[in-house]
Amino acid sequence: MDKSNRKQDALNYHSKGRPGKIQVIPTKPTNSQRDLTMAYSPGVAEPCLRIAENVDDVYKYTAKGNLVAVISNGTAVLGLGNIGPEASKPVMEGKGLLFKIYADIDVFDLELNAKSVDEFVTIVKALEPTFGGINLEDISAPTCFEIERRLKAEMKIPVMHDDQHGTAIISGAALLNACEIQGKKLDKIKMVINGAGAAAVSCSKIYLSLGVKKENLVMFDINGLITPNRTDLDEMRLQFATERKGIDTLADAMKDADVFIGLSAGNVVTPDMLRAMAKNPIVFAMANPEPEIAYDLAITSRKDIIIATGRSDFPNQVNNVLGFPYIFRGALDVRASAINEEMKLAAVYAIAGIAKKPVPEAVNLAYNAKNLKFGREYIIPKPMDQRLITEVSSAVAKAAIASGVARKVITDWDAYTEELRSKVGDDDKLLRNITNIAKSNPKRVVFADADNYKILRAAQIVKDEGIATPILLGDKQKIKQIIKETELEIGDVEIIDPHLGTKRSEEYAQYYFKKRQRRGITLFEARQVMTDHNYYGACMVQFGEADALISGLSKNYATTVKPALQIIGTEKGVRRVAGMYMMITQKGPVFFGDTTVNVNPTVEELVDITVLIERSVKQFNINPRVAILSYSNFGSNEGPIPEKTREAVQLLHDKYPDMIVDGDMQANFALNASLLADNFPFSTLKGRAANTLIFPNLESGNIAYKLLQEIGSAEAVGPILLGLKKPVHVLQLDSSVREIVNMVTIAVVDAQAKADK
Ligand SMILES: NC(=O)C1=CN([C@@H]2O[C@H](COP(=O)(O)OP(=O)(O)OC[C@H]3O[C@@H](n4cnc5c(N)ncnc54)[C@H](OP(=O)(O)O)[C@@H]3O)[C@@H](O)[C@H]2O)C=CC1
Ligand SMILES: CC(=O)C(=O)O
Ligand SMILES: [Mg+2]
Repeated sequence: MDKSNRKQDALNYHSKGRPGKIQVIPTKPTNSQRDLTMAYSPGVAEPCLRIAENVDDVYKYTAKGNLVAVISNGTAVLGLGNIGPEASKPVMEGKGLLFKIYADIDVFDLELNAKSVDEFVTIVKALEPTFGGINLEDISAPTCFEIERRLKAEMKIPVMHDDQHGTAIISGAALLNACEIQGKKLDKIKMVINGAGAAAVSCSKIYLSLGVKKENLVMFDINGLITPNRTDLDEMRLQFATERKGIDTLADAMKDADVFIGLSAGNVVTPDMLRAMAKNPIVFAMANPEPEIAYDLAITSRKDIIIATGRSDFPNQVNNVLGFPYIFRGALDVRASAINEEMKLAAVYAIAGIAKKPVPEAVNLAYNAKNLKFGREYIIPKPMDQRLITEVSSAVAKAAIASGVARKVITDWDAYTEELRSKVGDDDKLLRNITNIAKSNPKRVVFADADNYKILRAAQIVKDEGIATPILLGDKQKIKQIIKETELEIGDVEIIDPHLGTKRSEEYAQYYFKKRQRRGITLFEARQVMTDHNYYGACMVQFGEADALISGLSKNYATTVKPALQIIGTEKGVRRVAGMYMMITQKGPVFFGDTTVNVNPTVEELVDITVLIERSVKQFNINPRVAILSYSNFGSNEGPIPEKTREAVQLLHDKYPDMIVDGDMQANFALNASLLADNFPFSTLKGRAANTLIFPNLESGNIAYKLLQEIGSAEAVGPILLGLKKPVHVLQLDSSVREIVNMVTIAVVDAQAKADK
């Protein structure tokens, strides 16, 4: 993708809708006057008094125990320098987002107008009652050292400067593994460190703890070698001062060195320097966004190298996101008073250990990799590896207990592991997983209405991301004009204009004529019909020229579905198609059907719809738990709708005994497991909430999903058209680019499933 589009995308991402990336969501009911009496005055006085009597009860009655402050003064923001506290806020919000999605930790980001140590320390210390932990971020050296030292000494909650210790922990783990692969011993390796700032000093300290000898380590800053005679350096850096004969420059130091650690600036290392290193060298070029030497350049410089960078677009990403969510998770869960050396080393070994174990298929899928295996290109785990939370947080918590800083003890580690796993349940990652499934086997997707900016933008995104190969239907000139005017970089892509006729038009027309000649269609009309994009696109899919069709942005639903039904037809045994929405809610995904096609289904049609939807949910690797909805619960009301749904459930139980399905049922019982279990313990949903809701008719389904989308803040992915022999998916009028990308992704997964049949 071109840079200007990427930049604009990033700006849009932050500004669209509610500006920024985070919000505060109440965790208790707030619906009634009674709720509010408890949430605030007078009810709130009770927990206040309990905490006043016993201050530790603050963990029992408030969010403190799961709340981390991400605090910066904006003096060293990523590699962007001293850009000020306001400009650091997107990074701090981003960090909050990562804490949440990777470890379910809540974050308040605090950007302080405080440059001096005293001012900064005074403010942060005063925040202790609010937070369970303090993550210092992007504070320049050497101030960061003194700030952290004082806060650690003066506060009773864990304080960690992530740029120092997060980087140290991750690169320490990577170093252990890289040495193992390269056959090097830590106490023998000669190491060159470029950079002498927050990250470099802290990394060097952890390397010494791991066995590296101080006498084998040389460090440089922007002014050259750190030597004892330098008068411009503080104590933190001077502890790494060396005097070595024959070493003045970085190039001198690199000769015969085993390991290079870059925490300085981009492109300061040359291929010649790498070639001068010892056999099987290890190079961690961690400066952001440009590493000390580009990944590609490094691997072409010599074959025996292990190279890691801070970037996500190359193998071996050394990134502190592998650490901070899980380190704080473990520390909070045992109410640790600090994050000490024992806990950091436990994290190092846990992270290093994960990389040596077989890689779960979900991780291969997430990175579009076939077979990730411990070796030169996989020395540390990938950020999306869910084993990080279970293994790193447990290791940190155990180390906190063993080293005496825990104020709460965990005894049942299996239960704790299960609890950790539940914090990153698969559900909220559904869209990401579906995208990964799509990327594992991209398909050719034809877009019926391509002379439209949103379609073209979506086509570019799915192409860039490796989800699909787009084929565009429309006026070539117009499409090219839009691409030019909007500076899209869509590259080589097939554009077909059905109006002009193509070498397939006649064949498609003949096919259509054959199918419809006894339904009043003449050959002349069939030829006319083939200038319509939806008909032409459906024929492309039918004839295998494309794997899926995306249509419908500008036409109504029925007009768009008709060509697909006439040309492609329904799957064997399927009498009617149906429409489903995947609703991404704060409680996880819930599938809704039928929301788009069948106005008033009969009992048999309701059964068909349920079967189609249940099968489709399985395609997304989710076990469907289906509720057939009504305004009645298990016979509590009479009337055509409860009776219809009851009959459908009976038929489903008889014909599909393995299907988890129940009803008739009201929506709140379907979605609330304890409500259902307390009142209807016999339900075949067996104590779990439904994740698939079948509506008795189109109006209830359609109204429900639109309400949820509008006032329930759920993201609606769909409508996913079910029951066709080949994949055709219809966009809602005026879909957004994101919605189109989601539909294409679903279409690709659908095409994969249909190809496997
Ligand atoms: N991959 C990761 O996970 C992380 C990467 N980093 C990266 O590490 C780098 C340093 O970050 P941080 O320690 O927080 O920042 P600091 O500002 O604290 O330190 C930067 C250090 O690099 C030195 N330096 C700058 N340019 C050069 C150069 N050309 N040659 C040698 N030394 C140089 C500076 O020297 P002087 O003191 O003389 O100015 C200083 O010692 C950044 O690029 C950052 O993006 C940081 C944290 C995590
Ligand atoms: C990764 C990180 O924390 C930094 O570059 O500052
Ligand atoms: Mg940082």
